[in-house]
Amino acid sequence: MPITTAAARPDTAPVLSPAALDAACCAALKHEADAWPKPGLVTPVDPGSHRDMNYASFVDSIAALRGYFAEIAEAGARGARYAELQVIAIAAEARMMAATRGANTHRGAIFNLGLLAAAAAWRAAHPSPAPVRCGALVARLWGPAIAASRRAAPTSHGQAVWQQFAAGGARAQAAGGFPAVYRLGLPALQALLAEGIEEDTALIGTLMTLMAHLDDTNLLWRGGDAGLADVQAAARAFLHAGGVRRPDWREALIDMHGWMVARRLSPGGSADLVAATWLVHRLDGA
Ligand SMILES: CC(C)(COP(=O)(O)OP(=O)(O)OC[C@H]1O[C@@H](n2cnc3c(N)ncnc32)[C@H](O[C@H]2O[C@H](COP(=O)(O)OP(=O)(O)OP(=O)(O)O)[C@@H](O)[C@H]2O)[C@@H]1O)[C@@H](O)C(=O)NCCC(=O)NCCS
Ligand SMILES: Nc1ncnc2[nH]cnc12
Repeated sequence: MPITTAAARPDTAPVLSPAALDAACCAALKHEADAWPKPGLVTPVDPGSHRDMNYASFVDSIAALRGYFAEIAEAGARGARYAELQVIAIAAEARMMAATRGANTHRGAIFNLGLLAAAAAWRAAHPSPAPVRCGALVARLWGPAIAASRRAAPTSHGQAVWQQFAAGGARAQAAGGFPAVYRLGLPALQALLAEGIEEDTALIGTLMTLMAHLDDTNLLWRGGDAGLADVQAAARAFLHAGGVRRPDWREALIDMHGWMVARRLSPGGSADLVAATWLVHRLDGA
Protein backbone atom coordinates (compact mmCIF):
# COMPACT_ATOMS: atom_id res chain seq x y z
CA MET A 1 0.00 0.00 0.00
CA PRO A 2 1.94 3.09 -1.18
CA ILE A 3 1.67 6.32 0.74
CA THR A 4 1.46 9.69 -0.95
CA THR A 5 3.26 12.93 -0.32
CA ALA A 6 1.00 15.98 0.05
CA ALA A 7 0.19 17.63 3.39
CA ALA A 8 -2.20 15.83 5.75
CA ARG A 9 -5.69 17.35 5.56
CA PRO A 10 -8.51 15.81 7.57
CA ASP A 11 -11.13 17.19 5.14
CA THR A 12 -9.66 14.96 2.44
CA ALA A 13 -9.23 11.98 4.75
CA PRO A 14 -10.10 8.61 3.23
CA VAL A 15 -12.94 6.76 4.95
CA LEU A 16 -11.71 3.25 5.73
CA SER A 17 -13.82 0.30 6.86
CA PRO A 18 -12.74 -1.61 9.99
CA ALA A 19 -11.26 -4.29 7.73
CA ALA A 20 -9.30 -1.68 5.77
CA LEU A 21 -8.14 -0.06 9.03
CA ASP A 22 -6.95 -3.47 10.20
CA ALA A 23 -4.95 -3.92 7.00
CA ALA A 24 -3.49 -0.41 7.29
CA CYS A 25 -2.39 -0.94 10.92
CA CYS A 26 -0.74 -4.28 10.10
CA ALA A 27 0.96 -2.70 7.07
CA ALA A 28 2.27 0.10 9.31
CA LEU A 29 3.76 -2.48 11.70
CA LYS A 30 5.31 -4.45 8.83
CA HIS A 31 6.90 -1.34 7.30
CA GLU A 32 8.42 -0.44 10.66
CA ALA A 33 9.73 -3.97 11.28
CA ASP A 34 11.25 -4.22 7.78
CA ALA A 35 13.11 -0.90 7.84
CA TRP A 36 16.92 -1.15 8.22
CA PRO A 37 19.18 0.05 9.79
CA LYS A 38 17.39 1.11 13.01
CA PRO A 39 19.77 1.77 15.93
CA GLY A 40 19.14 -0.60 18.85
CA LEU A 41 15.97 -2.05 17.31
CA VAL A 42 15.01 -5.40 15.82
CA THR A 43 15.38 -5.54 12.01
CA PRO A 44 15.48 -8.38 9.46
CA VAL A 45 19.29 -8.25 9.88
CA ASP A 46 19.65 -8.72 13.66
CA PRO A 47 17.75 -8.45 16.98
CA GLY A 48 19.48 -5.23 18.04
CA SER A 49 19.47 -4.73 21.80
CA HIS A 50 16.95 -7.53 22.41
CA ARG A 51 17.61 -11.05 23.62
CA ASP A 52 14.03 -12.29 23.84
CA MET A 53 12.82 -11.39 20.33
CA ASN A 54 13.92 -11.16 16.70
CA TYR A 55 12.47 -10.33 13.29
CA ALA A 56 10.49 -13.61 13.22
CA SER A 57 8.86 -12.60 16.54
CA PHE A 58 7.64 -9.40 14.87
CA VAL A 59 6.24 -11.28 11.87
CA ASP A 60 4.44 -13.70 14.21
CA SER A 61 3.22 -10.86 16.40
CA ILE A 62 1.73 -8.97 13.43
CA ALA A 63 -0.03 -12.14 12.29
CA ALA A 64 -1.47 -12.60 15.79
CA LEU A 65 -2.73 -9.01 15.81
CA ARG A 66 -4.69 -9.35 12.53
CA GLY A 67 -8.34 -8.74 13.37
CA TYR A 68 -7.61 -6.80 16.56
CA PHE A 69 -7.53 -3.43 14.83
CA ALA A 70 -10.86 -4.16 13.07
CA GLU A 71 -12.37 -5.16 16.41
CA ILE A 72 -11.24 -2.03 18.21
CA ALA A 73 -12.28 0.09 15.19
CA GLU A 74 -15.80 -1.35 15.38
CA ALA A 75 -15.89 -0.49 19.08
CA GLY A 76 -14.65 3.03 18.32
CA ALA A 77 -17.32 3.52 15.65
CA ARG A 78 -20.07 2.79 18.14
CA GLY A 79 -18.59 5.21 20.67
CA ALA A 80 -17.22 2.67 23.13
CA ARG A 81 -15.83 3.91 26.44
CA TYR A 82 -12.10 3.54 27.15
CA ALA A 83 -12.80 0.65 29.53
CA GLU A 84 -14.34 -1.30 26.64
CA LEU A 85 -11.33 -0.58 24.40
CA GLN A 86 -9.05 -1.81 27.19
CA VAL A 87 -10.76 -5.20 27.27
CA ILE A 88 -10.17 -5.62 23.53
CA ALA A 89 -6.55 -4.41 23.78
CA ILE A 90 -5.70 -6.64 26.74
CA ALA A 91 -6.99 -9.69 24.82
CA ALA A 92 -4.81 -8.67 21.84
CA GLU A 93 -1.80 -8.31 24.15
CA ALA A 94 -2.39 -11.87 25.34
CA ARG A 95 -2.43 -13.12 21.71
CA MET A 96 0.81 -11.20 21.05
CA MET A 97 2.46 -12.73 24.11
CA ALA A 98 1.38 -16.24 23.08
CA ALA A 99 2.65 -15.76 19.51
CA THR A 100 6.05 -14.47 20.69
CA ARG A 101 6.47 -16.87 23.64
CA GLY A 102 6.29 -14.03 26.12
CA ALA A 103 8.17 -11.23 24.33
CA ASN A 104 6.72 -7.72 24.31
CA THR A 105 6.96 -6.91 20.62
CA HIS A 106 3.98 -4.59 20.22
CA ARG A 107 2.51 -3.43 23.54
CA GLY A 108 2.95 0.20 22.61
CA ALA A 109 1.60 -0.36 19.10
CA ILE A 110 -1.46 -2.22 20.37
CA PHE A 111 -2.20 0.87 22.43
CA ASN A 112 -1.26 3.64 19.96
CA LEU A 113 -2.47 2.16 16.70
CA GLY A 114 -5.54 0.65 18.37
CA LEU A 115 -6.65 4.06 19.63
CA LEU A 116 -5.96 5.72 16.28
CA ALA A 117 -7.95 3.03 14.44
CA ALA A 118 -10.81 3.46 16.92
CA ALA A 119 -10.78 7.23 16.35
CA ALA A 120 -10.70 6.84 12.55
CA ALA A 121 -13.73 4.54 12.73
CA TRP A 122 -15.57 6.95 15.06
CA ARG A 123 -14.91 9.77 12.58
CA ALA A 124 -16.21 7.66 9.70
CA ALA A 125 -19.40 6.94 11.65
CA HIS A 126 -19.90 10.63 12.57
CA PRO A 127 -19.40 12.60 9.35
CA SER A 128 -18.70 16.30 9.86
CA PRO A 129 -18.01 19.18 7.44
CA ALA A 130 -14.81 19.92 9.39
CA PRO A 131 -13.48 16.54 10.54
CA VAL A 132 -10.63 16.56 13.04
CA ARG A 133 -7.45 14.54 12.96
CA CYS A 134 -7.45 11.10 14.54
CA GLY A 135 -4.97 12.11 17.24
CA ALA A 136 -7.12 15.04 18.36
CA LEU A 137 -10.12 12.70 18.42
CA VAL A 138 -8.29 10.21 20.64
CA ALA A 139 -7.59 13.07 23.07
CA ARG A 140 -11.18 14.30 22.95
CA LEU A 141 -12.94 10.92 23.20
CA TRP A 142 -10.65 8.99 25.55
CA GLY A 143 -7.92 11.38 26.77
CA PRO A 144 -9.27 11.98 30.29
CA ALA A 145 -9.79 8.24 30.86
CA ILE A 146 -6.30 7.44 29.54
CA ALA A 147 -4.76 10.04 31.86
CA ALA A 148 -6.80 8.76 34.83
CA SER A 149 -5.84 5.12 34.11
CA ARG A 150 -2.29 5.82 35.29
CA ARG A 151 -3.44 6.08 38.89
CA ALA A 152 -5.17 2.71 38.71
CA ALA A 153 -2.51 0.93 36.65
CA PRO A 154 -0.60 -2.08 37.88
CA THR A 155 3.20 -1.99 37.76
CA SER A 156 4.70 -1.64 34.29
CA HIS A 157 8.01 -0.37 33.01
CA GLY A 158 6.24 2.78 31.85
CA GLN A 159 4.72 3.26 35.29
CA ALA A 160 8.09 2.77 37.02
CA VAL A 161 9.76 5.25 34.66
CA TRP A 162 6.96 7.76 35.25
CA GLN A 163 7.52 7.52 38.99
CA GLN A 164 11.30 7.81 38.71
CA PHE A 165 11.75 10.29 35.86
CA ALA A 166 8.30 11.91 35.48
CA ALA A 167 8.29 10.90 31.78
CA GLY A 168 4.71 10.51 30.56
CA GLY A 169 5.47 7.90 27.87
CA ALA A 170 2.77 6.21 25.85
CA ARG A 171 -0.15 7.41 27.96
CA ALA A 172 0.88 11.08 27.81
CA GLN A 173 1.28 10.85 24.03
CA ALA A 174 -2.17 9.35 23.53
CA ALA A 175 -3.96 11.56 26.07
CA GLY A 176 -2.40 14.62 24.41
CA GLY A 177 -3.45 13.63 20.87
CA PHE A 178 -0.04 12.22 19.84
CA PRO A 179 1.94 15.48 19.69
CA ALA A 180 5.17 13.69 18.74
CA VAL A 181 3.48 12.05 15.76
CA TYR A 182 1.83 15.21 14.45
CA ARG A 183 4.56 17.76 15.27
CA LEU A 184 7.66 15.65 14.65
CA GLY A 185 7.01 12.38 12.84
CA LEU A 186 4.51 13.49 10.22
CA PRO A 187 6.32 16.66 9.10
CA ALA A 188 9.57 14.69 8.84
CA LEU A 189 7.98 11.84 6.86
CA GLN A 190 6.12 14.15 4.49
CA ALA A 191 9.15 16.38 3.86
CA LEU A 192 11.30 13.36 2.98
CA LEU A 193 8.66 11.82 0.72
CA ALA A 194 8.14 15.18 -1.00
CA GLU A 195 11.86 15.22 -1.82
CA GLY A 196 11.45 11.90 -3.57
CA ILE A 197 13.22 9.85 -0.90
CA GLU A 198 12.01 6.27 -0.94
CA GLU A 199 9.54 5.18 1.70
CA ASP A 200 11.80 2.83 3.73
CA THR A 201 14.50 5.49 3.95
CA ALA A 202 11.93 8.17 4.82
CA LEU A 203 10.72 5.98 7.69
CA ILE A 204 14.27 5.77 9.06
CA GLY A 205 14.53 9.57 8.82
CA THR A 206 11.23 9.77 10.72
CA LEU A 207 12.57 7.39 13.37
CA MET A 208 15.67 9.54 13.89
CA THR A 209 13.54 12.68 14.24
CA LEU A 210 11.41 10.99 16.89
CA MET A 211 14.47 9.59 18.70
CA ALA A 212 15.98 13.08 18.84
CA HIS A 213 13.10 14.41 20.95
CA LEU A 214 10.86 11.71 22.44
CA ASP A 215 10.93 10.80 26.13
CA ASP A 216 11.12 7.12 25.19
CA THR A 217 10.35 5.10 28.31
CA ASN A 218 12.21 2.09 26.90
CA LEU A 219 15.43 4.10 26.77
CA LEU A 220 14.81 5.44 30.28
CA TRP A 221 13.98 1.96 31.59
CA ARG A 222 17.17 0.40 30.24
CA GLY A 223 19.59 3.34 30.30
CA GLY A 224 18.23 5.92 32.74
CA ASP A 225 18.63 9.65 32.11
CA ALA A 226 22.10 9.15 30.59
CA GLY A 227 20.89 6.51 28.14
CA LEU A 228 18.07 8.73 26.89
CA ALA A 229 20.29 11.83 26.71
CA ASP A 230 23.08 10.05 24.78
CA VAL A 231 20.67 8.60 22.23
CA GLN A 232 18.87 11.91 21.77
CA ALA A 233 22.20 13.74 21.32
CA ALA A 234 23.40 11.19 18.74
CA ALA A 235 20.10 11.38 16.83
CA ARG A 236 20.29 15.17 16.80
CA ALA A 237 23.88 15.10 15.55
CA PHE A 238 22.85 12.67 12.80
CA LEU A 239 20.01 14.97 11.70
CA HIS A 240 22.24 18.04 11.93
CA ALA A 241 24.74 16.36 9.57
CA GLY A 242 22.02 15.85 6.94
CA GLY A 243 20.23 12.75 8.24
CA VAL A 244 19.20 10.24 5.58
CA ARG A 245 20.11 12.80 2.90
CA ARG A 246 23.83 12.24 3.53
CA PRO A 247 25.41 9.62 1.28
CA ASP A 248 26.94 7.67 4.19
CA TRP A 249 23.80 7.70 6.36
CA ARG A 250 23.60 3.91 6.61
CA GLU A 251 27.18 3.64 7.87
CA ALA A 252 26.49 6.33 10.48
CA LEU A 253 23.44 4.45 11.79
CA ILE A 254 25.24 1.08 11.77
CA ASP A 255 27.88 2.72 13.94
CA MET A 256 25.22 4.07 16.31
CA HIS A 257 23.58 0.63 16.38
CA GLY A 258 26.88 -0.83 17.58
CA TRP A 259 27.22 1.29 20.70
CA MET A 260 23.51 1.16 21.48
CA VAL A 261 23.53 -2.65 21.36
CA ALA A 262 26.64 -2.67 23.58
CA ARG A 263 24.67 -0.62 26.13
CA ARG A 264 21.40 -2.60 25.57
CA LEU A 265 19.58 0.60 24.55
CA SER A 266 16.39 0.20 22.48
CA PRO A 267 14.11 3.05 21.36
CA GLY A 268 10.95 0.90 21.27
CA GLY A 269 8.59 3.82 21.91
CA SER A 270 10.03 5.75 18.96
CA ALA A 271 9.66 2.64 16.78
CA ASP A 272 5.98 2.40 17.72
CA LEU A 273 5.47 6.04 16.80
CA VAL A 274 7.08 5.47 13.38
CA ALA A 275 4.29 2.99 12.70
CA ALA A 276 1.75 5.48 14.11
CA THR A 277 3.15 8.20 11.83
CA TRP A 278 2.86 5.97 8.76
CA LEU A 279 -0.73 5.23 9.78
CA VAL A 280 -1.86 8.83 10.35
CA HIS A 281 -0.28 9.86 7.06
CA ARG A 282 -2.74 7.41 5.52
CA LEU A 283 -5.70 8.16 7.82
CA ASP A 284 -5.58 11.92 7.94
CA GLY A 285 -5.30 12.41 4.20
CA ALA A 286 -2.32 13.07 2.09
C1 LIG B 1 -1.80 1.47 28.56
C2 LIG B 1 -0.42 0.89 28.50
C3 LIG B 1 0.14 1.11 27.11
C4 LIG B 1 0.34 1.54 29.62
O1 LIG B 1 1.60 1.92 29.36
P1 LIG B 1 2.64 2.32 30.48
O2 LIG B 1 2.88 3.78 30.40
O3 LIG B 1 2.26 1.78 31.81
O4 LIG B 1 3.93 1.60 29.96
P2 LIG B 1 4.26 0.15 29.50
O5 LIG B 1 3.20 -0.82 29.90
O6 LIG B 1 5.64 -0.10 29.97
O7 LIG B 1 4.26 0.18 27.90
C5 LIG B 1 4.13 1.29 27.12
C6 LIG B 1 4.79 0.99 25.80
O8 LIG B 1 4.66 2.15 24.95
C7 LIG B 1 5.83 2.32 24.16
N1 LIG B 1 6.44 3.63 24.49
C8 LIG B 1 7.50 3.92 25.26
N2 LIG B 1 7.72 5.23 25.32
C9 LIG B 1 6.77 5.79 24.57
C10 LIG B 1 6.47 7.15 24.25
N3 LIG B 1 7.17 8.17 24.75
N4 LIG B 1 5.42 7.37 23.44
C11 LIG B 1 4.70 6.35 22.94
N5 LIG B 1 4.95 5.05 23.20
C12 LIG B 1 5.96 4.78 24.01
C13 LIG B 1 6.73 1.16 24.50
O9 LIG B 1 6.45 0.11 23.58
C14 LIG B 1 7.60 -0.43 22.96
O10 LIG B 1 8.35 -1.05 24.00
C15 LIG B 1 8.17 -2.42 23.94
C16 LIG B 1 9.13 -3.10 24.87
O11 LIG B 1 8.84 -2.61 26.16
P3 LIG B 1 9.24 -3.28 27.55
O12 LIG B 1 8.86 -4.70 27.59
O13 LIG B 1 8.77 -2.41 28.63
O14 LIG B 1 10.74 -3.11 27.56
P4 LIG B 1 11.88 -4.11 27.31
O15 LIG B 1 13.01 -3.18 27.16
O16 LIG B 1 11.61 -5.07 26.21
O17 LIG B 1 11.90 -4.92 28.67
P5 LIG B 1 13.06 -5.80 29.20
O18 LIG B 1 13.47 -6.68 28.05
O19 LIG B 1 14.12 -4.85 29.64
O20 LIG B 1 12.44 -6.57 30.32
C17 LIG B 1 8.29 -2.61 22.49
O21 LIG B 1 7.97 -3.81 22.10
C18 LIG B 1 7.40 -1.47 21.95
O22 LIG B 1 6.06 -1.86 21.82
C19 LIG B 1 6.30 0.77 25.89
O23 LIG B 1 6.58 -0.56 26.21
C20 LIG B 1 -0.33 -0.60 28.65
O24 LIG B 1 0.71 -1.10 29.35
C21 LIG B 1 -1.59 -1.30 29.04
O25 LIG B 1 -2.25 -1.02 30.02
N6 LIG B 1 -1.84 -2.26 28.19
C22 LIG B 1 -3.02 -3.06 28.25
C23 LIG B 1 -3.83 -2.76 27.01
C24 LIG B 1 -4.63 -1.51 27.20
O26 LIG B 1 -5.29 -1.31 28.20
N7 LIG B 1 -4.66 -0.64 26.22
C25 LIG B 1 -5.49 0.55 26.31
C26 LIG B 1 -6.65 0.51 25.38
S1 LIG B 1 -6.18 0.72 23.74
N1 LIG C 1 11.67 -2.96 15.58
C1 LIG C 1 11.52 -2.94 16.91
N2 LIG C 1 12.50 -3.39 17.72
C2 LIG C 1 12.36 -3.38 19.06
N3 LIG C 1 11.25 -2.92 19.68
C3 LIG C 1 10.25 -2.48 18.92
N4 LIG C 1 9.03 -2.00 19.25
C4 LIG C 1 8.38 -1.70 18.12
N5 LIG C 1 9.15 -1.98 17.05
C5 LIG C 1 10.33 -2.46 17.52
